[in-house]
Amino acid sequence: MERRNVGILGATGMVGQRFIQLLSNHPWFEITWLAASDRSAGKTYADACRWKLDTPLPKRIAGMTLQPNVPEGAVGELPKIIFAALDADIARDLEPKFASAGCAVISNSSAFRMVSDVPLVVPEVNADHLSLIEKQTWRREAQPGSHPGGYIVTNPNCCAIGLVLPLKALEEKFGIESLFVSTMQAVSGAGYPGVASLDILGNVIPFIKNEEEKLQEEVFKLLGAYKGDHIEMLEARLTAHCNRVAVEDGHMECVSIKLRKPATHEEILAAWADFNPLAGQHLPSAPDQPIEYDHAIDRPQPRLDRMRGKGMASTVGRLRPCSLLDWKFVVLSHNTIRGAAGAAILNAEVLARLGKFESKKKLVTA
Ligand SMILES: NC(=O)C1=CN([C@@H]2O[C@H](COP(=O)(O)OP(=O)(O)OC[C@H]3O[C@@H](n4cnc5c(N)ncnc54)[C@H](OP(=O)(O)O)[C@@H]3O)[C@@H](O)[C@H]2O)C=CC1
Ligand SMILES: N[C@@H](CC(=O)OP(=O)(O)O)C(=O)O
Repeated sequence: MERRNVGILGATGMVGQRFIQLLSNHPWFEITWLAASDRSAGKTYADACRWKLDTPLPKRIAGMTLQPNVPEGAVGELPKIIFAALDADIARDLEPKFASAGCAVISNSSAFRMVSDVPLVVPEVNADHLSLIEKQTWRREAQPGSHPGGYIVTNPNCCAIGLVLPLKALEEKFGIESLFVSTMQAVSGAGYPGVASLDILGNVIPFIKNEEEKLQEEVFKLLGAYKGDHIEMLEARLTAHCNRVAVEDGHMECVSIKLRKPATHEEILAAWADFNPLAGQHLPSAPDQPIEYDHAIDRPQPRLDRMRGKGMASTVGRLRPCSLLDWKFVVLSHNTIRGAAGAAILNAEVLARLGKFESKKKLVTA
């Protein structure tokens, strides 16, 4: 695969740091551009960022200068691939500017996830939805005369990503009628500095702004059907309770599910074990096994299981009958790797494999 230059918008935040960590030795992508807020522009990355990860800040990145966060401010060549890790309100303003400037914006934020012509993608689940980028008329019409060819691709909310992997395997085999989900979400999900230590230590906070709404709608778009110019949402019901817990990384979700067709314990485990739609594609960030089932009675656990599949697997356990719906189980996934930066990088790898970084002219006339 040809090596491509990439940029990171929101490079100093929790997700931005994960991008740097995961992209530093990436075989296909090379970081050549970094930006964050105006407060950081002009500083070296080392000066602007409070590095919070447990691997050293790469030397080359430490010395890079943060650029202005608009395409026209680029010193040197603006990369055609921009990974974006911005708060939704800021993303709503900045991401279209980069798409209009001809960049493929691979976004983490919720700003455009539910827009009808913007793909919301987990490659194992709905890579076919990526065809929506050909239909992103809003970006072509927004700024006539701007450099053509850019687009926005999004990955879902961190809880939706971990959950939708085991759900997709069940939807394919048995159909899903309704779901009850209760989350225990790590503090890194709130960015840095995030939740005050006095609020979270020894405590659980039963509220995360907009989280239940996002989980309830994104899952149905992810499991929906591509219809040429829009996604037909999956018809099912989901109710979510979202909670912040005193865990550093790793979101856990307790799930009860009603299926459309009866399924045995063995059939469900087989559906998860057989689920591997990206097998054979040799994508650098794809886990060997996207759903890892753990048979131990007390797993998964965030500290022990979040790094399975280099942080890209969804670990499932405790499958047992539910006295209210049909079955219940527990899901765990790493919120800043599979739930954010790793998810976006996997989306970019699929786009590279599909040739979607080459076909700028075709995109505009399609
Ligand atoms: N943390 C997680 O687990 C997940 C996060 N996300 C999403 O990813 C996005 C980033 O989250 P996270 O990294 O946690 O957030 P952080 O608060 O840790 O980081 C925010 C980043 O945005 C930059 N920024 C702030 N204001 C501006 C501005 N006006 N213009 C340009 N850049 C700006 C900051 O730069 P500076 O340092 O200069 O202030 C920083 O780089 C959010 O949309 C979040 O919802 C998605 C899934 C999971
Ligand atoms: N809100 C999530 C993280 C997040 O940023 O989600 P989203 O990408 O949907 O805004 C959490 O707190 O754990």
